[in-house]
Amino acid sequence: MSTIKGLVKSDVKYDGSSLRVAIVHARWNKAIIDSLVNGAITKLKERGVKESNIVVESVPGSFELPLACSRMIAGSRIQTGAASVTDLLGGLNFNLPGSRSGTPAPPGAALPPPNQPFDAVIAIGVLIKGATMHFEYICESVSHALMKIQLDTGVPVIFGVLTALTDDQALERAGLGRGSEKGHNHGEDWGLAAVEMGSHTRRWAEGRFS
Ligand SMILES: Nc1c(NC[C@H](O)[C@H](O)[C@H](O)CO)[nH]c(=O)[nH]c1=O
Ligand SMILES: CC(=O)[C@@H](O)COP(=O)(O)O
Repeated sequence: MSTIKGLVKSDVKYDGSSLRVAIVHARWNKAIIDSLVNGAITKLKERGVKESNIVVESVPGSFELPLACSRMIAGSRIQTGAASVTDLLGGLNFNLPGSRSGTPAPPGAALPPPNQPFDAVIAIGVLIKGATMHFEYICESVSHALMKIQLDTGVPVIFGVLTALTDDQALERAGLGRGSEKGHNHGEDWGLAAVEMGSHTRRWAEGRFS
């Protein structure tokens, strides 16, 4: 009997060419992480997201993912309104960038090109159950925190955290299964979800609905 489970892919091939996407990944269980990240990047590019608009950052473990997502979303917004350092500081000049030698930055010293806010963030981690309750506490806190960040900021945070009870469960969900069944790389699904949700939230923000 065929399974009723699984994601039904959208018929719409969402265009990612104008989107800016961040991938934040933990470094625990690196071989699995690397496969998931590569899967996500492959699909982002397949949907037209420019390589220059794909930002990848890493943190020690999954427990650090929520803070990283929160601060990167905030940081991606900070320069969109300021034309220069002094503008950012309301006209005050505290000898900022360009004055490492102590010379004041020229009035109106330009910031690096304004950031485009992230249209979506993919949070990737691999949690594998151990002998203690550490697994449960991290899974619970991280999942709730990532959901809160996306609802608070309005920026889609794609839940790319594997919560595996065994090594093989994690390997198969990265397309690295050790048996005959290699499994499916869920990172690909997360890349596609990031483009879809980034496209949706942009459109909805403009009051446009399908
Ligand atoms: N056991 C796993 C961890 N543990 C580390 C925590 O995520 C965190 O980095 C540490 O407690 C310091 O705050 N992280 C994973 O991503 N995967 C694991 O299986
Ligand atoms: C996900 C975890 O925190 C887990 O891998 C840690 O293993 P243990 O519970 O044996 O310390």
